[in-house]
Amino acid sequence: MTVTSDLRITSFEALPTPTEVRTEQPLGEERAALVAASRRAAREVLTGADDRLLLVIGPCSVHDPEAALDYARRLSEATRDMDDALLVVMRVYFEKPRTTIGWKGLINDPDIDGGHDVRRGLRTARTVLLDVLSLGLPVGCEFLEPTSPQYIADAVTWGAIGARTPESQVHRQLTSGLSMPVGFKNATDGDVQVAIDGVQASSHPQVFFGIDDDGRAAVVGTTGNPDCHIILRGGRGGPNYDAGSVRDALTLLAKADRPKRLVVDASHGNSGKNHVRQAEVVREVAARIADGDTGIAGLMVESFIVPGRQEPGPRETLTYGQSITDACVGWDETERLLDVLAEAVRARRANAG
Ligand SMILES: O=C[C@H](O)[C@H](O)COP(=O)(O)O
Ligand SMILES: C=C(OP(=O)(O)O)C(=O)O
Repeated sequence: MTVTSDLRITSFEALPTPTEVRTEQPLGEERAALVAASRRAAREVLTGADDRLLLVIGPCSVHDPEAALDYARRLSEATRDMDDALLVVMRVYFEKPRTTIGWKGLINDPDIDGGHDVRRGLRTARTVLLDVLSLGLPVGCEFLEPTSPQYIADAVTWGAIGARTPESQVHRQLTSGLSMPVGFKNATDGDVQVAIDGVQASSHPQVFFGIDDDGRAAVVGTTGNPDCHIILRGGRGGPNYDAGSVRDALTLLAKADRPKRLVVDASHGNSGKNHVRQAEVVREVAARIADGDTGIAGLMVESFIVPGRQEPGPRETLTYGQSITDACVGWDETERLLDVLAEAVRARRANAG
């Protein structure tokens, strides 16, 4: 018999089921209440019913759970008196989309050594999520693998569809069934319309292939997700956080009959992945908010303990608290930016009222 299938498959390794993982590491009532309340708050900020700024801030990727928690403690402490102005959601990103190849995140390769112990990666990721929530901080993630949300999404307040996938039907279908607000990034070439199309498609009921809580292949039916928005992250042609680009994007949203509100990503194509430039972008956006801009509902910042980035490698060789993916603003600068943003929102409120 001529073999025609699995010619390029090297292994299949069964994963625990979503139910098994969630039962081993339960969310618990207190954390569930935080997730539910912060999702509600994010929805209200995104629609403008709440005049705060949604601030999605944290490392580009989590590679060291201890450093991620160290960061979470600092963030929770530093923003304690800012919840009148900022709805802070920590970036706790475990799945990294790559331009070509590279480390794909803690779930895919927790030891950063090509060992790909995904079973452990999943459990470690869930532990980090629960630990961050236990500090009282809501969490934001990018959803990349179409089946990973079954394992972790109960703990997530806000989700992102990254710049390499806003046009992907698989990700739009997935988003239509997610329980939290989700941001679609503009594409890497700068196209904003694909993100708006993603928001539209995800707001509709969908039927697609997935897995159920017992890990069985299943036909999944969804209600559609009404809580989606776009994220301007710049693109190959340059940044798109400037007032003109934001105005253009808001016009496209209005044409699509969507609320004129969006999130700006200060990193990626808006900073050229330069963390010093990223801080300047945050300050420029803050100045516009202070001047009364109401189109910007949220801001994304890549921030960690040590500024910049380093090449990935075995954990013992790495600088503690520094990104192994994109360059991040360091902690001292982050504290200054938090103050600037909170003051900007307060100024906007004072001028409006
Ligand atoms: O956020 C991280 C990166 O920008 C994204 O994953 C792509 O990275 P790469 O171009 O280094 O692969
Ligand atoms: C990968 C990311 O960004 P983008 O999709 O904009 O490149 C990210 O936010 O981690």
